[in-house]
Amino acid sequence: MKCQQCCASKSPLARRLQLKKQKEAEEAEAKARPKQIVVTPQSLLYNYDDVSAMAEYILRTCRIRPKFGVVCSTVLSSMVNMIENPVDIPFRDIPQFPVSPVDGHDNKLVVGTLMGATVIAMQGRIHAYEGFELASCTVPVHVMKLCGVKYVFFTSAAGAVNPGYAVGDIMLIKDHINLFGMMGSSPLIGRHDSRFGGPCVSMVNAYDNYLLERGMEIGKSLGYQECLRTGVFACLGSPSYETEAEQKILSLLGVDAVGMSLVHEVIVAHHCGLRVFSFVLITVSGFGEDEDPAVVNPESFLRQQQYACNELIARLIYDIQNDL
Ligand SMILES: O=P(O)(O)O[C@@H]1C[C@H](O)[C@@H](CO)O1
Ligand code: HPA
Repeated sequence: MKCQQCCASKSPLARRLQLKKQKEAEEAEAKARPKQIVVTPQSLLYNYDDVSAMAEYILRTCRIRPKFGVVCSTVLSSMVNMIENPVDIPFRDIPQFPVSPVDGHDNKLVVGTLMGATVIAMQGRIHAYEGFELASCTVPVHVMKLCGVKYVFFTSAAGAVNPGYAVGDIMLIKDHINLFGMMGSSPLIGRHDSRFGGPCVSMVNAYDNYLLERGMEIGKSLGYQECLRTGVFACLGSPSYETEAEQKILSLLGVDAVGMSLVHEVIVAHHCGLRVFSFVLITVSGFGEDEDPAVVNPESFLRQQQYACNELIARLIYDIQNDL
């Protein structure tokens, strides 16, 4: 009020100059204010249209509508050799699809049929420890969804935390501890697209109970009962393997085996309504032993167990496909 009175008494030129000064002061203040850096949330890194474009490219290339998706661990990539009439689609050919920079990772999809069912398998996956965002690690799951997949099987190599486990054991996953999520990191963070799922997701039955039971029955019927386990899995973020002290903590938390992938993929798959079956092959049992986890051993025994894993996948797909 006071100001209005004093300004009213000034000439129009004085008022204009005062307004100019005020504007300059406001601009200077805005410039000096620290910028708020808005990071793109995970959920927006690949929008629905991006994922649709990837799925369309795959469907156009292979001319098959896959019902089953399989994510092959690096140590279980031989699984794709079971696929009949395979069409190979390198990740780099799919628009915006992430490509692993790690030597020895296969970086391709193989689409075809297995036991009479249509399948899409990832030979090699994208890991967070390679420097990727979790949304990049999991976008293949959304792509599978838009390709028409209903069931997805996740596999991984793992280190044993449970002292009762041995190298070569196959652990069917009944639950996980989401260490990334507990630290506030998830591919679902950010605005959700309801075509993939809601804002939050219940993890009840994420590891589909029916598939878990069928997997166990099939494993036993194939004669693998001695090496079959069901347990709790956790994914570590870093490429460094767990130390002995970390193994002890993980054991106290109730973890049976650890790897460097899978958990976030399962979350995204369950969120978008896919039925999930997951298992890991124990490649190292280092509990308290002087063992180097980076060395996968012993080779020939693991090859036998890789065959067992492939058989398990093939039989479960056959049973679901034929409603057995
Ligand atoms: O595809 P996965 O996750 O099984 O790949 C392997 C196992 C570890 O996660 C990582 C290091 O060996 O690669
Ligand atoms: N620890 C963590 N991740 C792994 C291991 C391990 O021993 N083996 C394969 N992935």
